[in-house]
Amino acid sequence: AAFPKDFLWGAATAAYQVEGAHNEDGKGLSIWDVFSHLPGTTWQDTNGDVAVDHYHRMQEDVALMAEMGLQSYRFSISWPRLLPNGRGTVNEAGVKFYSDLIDTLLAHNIVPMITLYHWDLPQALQDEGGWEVRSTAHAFEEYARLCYSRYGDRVKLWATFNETIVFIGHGYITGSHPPSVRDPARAVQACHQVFIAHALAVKAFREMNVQGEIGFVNVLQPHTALTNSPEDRIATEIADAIHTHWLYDPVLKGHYPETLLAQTQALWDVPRFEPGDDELLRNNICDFIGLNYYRRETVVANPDETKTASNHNGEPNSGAEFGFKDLFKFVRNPEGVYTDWDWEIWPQGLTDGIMMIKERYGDIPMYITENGLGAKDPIIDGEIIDEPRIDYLRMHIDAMEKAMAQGADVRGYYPWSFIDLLSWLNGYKKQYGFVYVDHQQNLARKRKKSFFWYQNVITTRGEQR
Ligand SMILES: C[C@@]1(C(=O)O)OC[C@H]2O[C@@H](O)[C@H](O)[C@@H](O)[C@H]2O1
Repeated sequence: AAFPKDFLWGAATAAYQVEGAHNEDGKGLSIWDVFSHLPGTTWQDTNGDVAVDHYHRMQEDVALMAEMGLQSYRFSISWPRLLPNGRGTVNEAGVKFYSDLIDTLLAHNIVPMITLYHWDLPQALQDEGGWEVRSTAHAFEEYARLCYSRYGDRVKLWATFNETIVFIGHGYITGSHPPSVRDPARAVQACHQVFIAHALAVKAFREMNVQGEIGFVNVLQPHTALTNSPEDRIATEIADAIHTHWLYDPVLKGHYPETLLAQTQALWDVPRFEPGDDELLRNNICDFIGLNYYRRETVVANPDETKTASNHNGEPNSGAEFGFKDLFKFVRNPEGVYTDWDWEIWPQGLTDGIMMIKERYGDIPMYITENGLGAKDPIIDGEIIDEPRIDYLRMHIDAMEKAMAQGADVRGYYPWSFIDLLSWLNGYKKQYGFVYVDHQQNLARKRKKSFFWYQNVITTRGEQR
């Protein structure tokens, strides 16, 4: 059946992964500009210096979005492009890039959805302590206020952070993302500062009376116990508490899950609250939640050492999860079908995940802000025949429709990604886009088979898929 008339058929990207121009027109360096140049941090030493050069090809790319019939485009703003030092002096050339992008989108009737933070913290703020210090949360509020003042007249959909579990989890637990710390206690405190930064930005949004909605984007990751044993079922509950409740409760309920909070404070004396933090969290609930769904994880008890996943061909698995010794770890599901990067293809998990969020948080408006297949796409006679991606997306549109039929208020769908782009640790080999980028032909764009398939899905409002 067709989706509601006002349902938004979109696609997503992120600044560091598409823009390039990493030090052009006054832009400051982000922690990823610095980290990706350290030897051995990324697959084949790839980095975002050029990425797919969206900064210089924005008009061409938006014309392709319009040709596809995109109704909405989710992108992130590079904080150091606007505030090279993280706060203070504004780089007007940077402000203009996004203003032109927004005007071009609106001229093509494409609704912009902005993500303020998609992992690219200004290096200047990292040098002061990054997410571990409160001053970064205050700098984030200043950055958010700048964006609201410059773009709030034209942009109605805003999200503060993308996938905190990933940039905090890999930044402070596995160490595979910057700042390469391996200390769960510091991770919990940094995560708390991010929640405070979010609350300050929501408060500012309301005070400045920005016309629109503001939300938060999290990984949506339902968990299945491998066996019915008490150990595996308890491990699965712990995985839900850490991966879901800890990340969602503060922004949808306005407080941490009590039991886990008591445990982390008893164990590590974190998160440490400052006076007023409770009220900040309680009084700044999201208007919507953004859900990034790729896979479910199958859980077992984890009495032995934690294993940081890398995929079967030994490549770093940038989305790979981490276990916690004595608590839980993720394993392959014997019945599972997996991608080349060992992510289970399990569309039912999208239906189950949406209903899990509705069950725990009530009737919160939702956007599927990411969903896609990371793969090495087949090229046949010069055409990119990415049938596996079409199958993956079709099954997940079906799964989303099932959840909507059960009463979930899903308002839009943003496949990751509009265009092949830099995958943080996996370079350019792991493709997600509707549009191919030819790295042997000066980054020339080429429409994949899925480009035309999705164009028809949008034209028929999901009727044909
Ligand atoms: C780790 C990985 C991947 O490369 O597969 O997961 C899926 C997708 O999630 C997004 O939030 C990241 O910005 C994007 O780069 C992708 O990152």
